Amino acid sequence: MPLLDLAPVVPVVVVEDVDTAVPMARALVSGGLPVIEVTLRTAPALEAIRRIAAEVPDAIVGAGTVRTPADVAASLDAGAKFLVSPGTSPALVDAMVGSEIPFLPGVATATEVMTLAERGIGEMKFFPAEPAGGLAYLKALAGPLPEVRFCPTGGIRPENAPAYLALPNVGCVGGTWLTPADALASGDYARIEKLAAEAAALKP
Ligand SMILES: O=C(O)C(=O)C[C@H](O)[C@H](O)COP(=O)(O)O
Repeated sequence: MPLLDLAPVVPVVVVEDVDTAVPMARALVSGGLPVIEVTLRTAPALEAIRRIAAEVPDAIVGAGTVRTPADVAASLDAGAKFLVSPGTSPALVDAMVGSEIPFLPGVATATEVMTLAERGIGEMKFFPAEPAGGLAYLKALAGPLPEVRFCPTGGIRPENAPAYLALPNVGCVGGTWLTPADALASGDYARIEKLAAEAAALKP
C-alpha cells in the first residue's frame, strides 16, 4: 500500500531523550497511528529509530529531516522504513531513489513537483504547508498535476487537518502536535495515545 494511505496522520516527532522513543511509539500505535516520522534533528534520533524498529513491531518508523545522501545511508542503517525530506536536491533525490524504501521528498512549488514527477515520483511532502499556500495551493496543483499526491506538513493542527484530508490529492497529513515536548518530558504517554486516537479518527 502507498505510504500516504497507511494512516491519515503521520506524527512528526522530535526525540530529545532516547528512552522516550519506545513508549512514545507504543502510545502512537495504540492510538491508531502506526506511521511515525522521527526527525533527524536531534542527536538521539537514529538510536530512537533503531529502538522503535526493533522493539515496536507494529510501528512503521521512518526518518524525517533527511537532507543529504549521508542522512539516507544512516537512516537505512538504523532501520528506517521510509524517508521524508523538507526539500529536495538532485543528490538527495538520487539517494532516496537508490534507497529502495518509500520516500516523501519535500516540495513547495509546481516546478519542484514537476521535476520529481518527471522521474516517476508520485508521492511528496508539501512543506511548509501553511506558509507555502496551504489548501488553496494544493487545490490549484490538482488541476494540472492530478496524479501527484501529497502529505502536507507544517502548520497542520487538528483544526485544519480535516480540510486538507478532504482534498483528492492529499493522502495524509503530518504534524508535531501528537507528541508535545512537555508530554514526552513528563512521560505522559496516555496523553499522546489520546491525541493519536483523536487524529486517527479524522479520516475514516
Ligand atoms: O523536520 C522536518 O523534516 C520538517 O520538515 C519539519 C516538520 O515537518 C515541521 O516542523 C512540522 O512541524 P509542525 O508545523 O509543528 O507540525
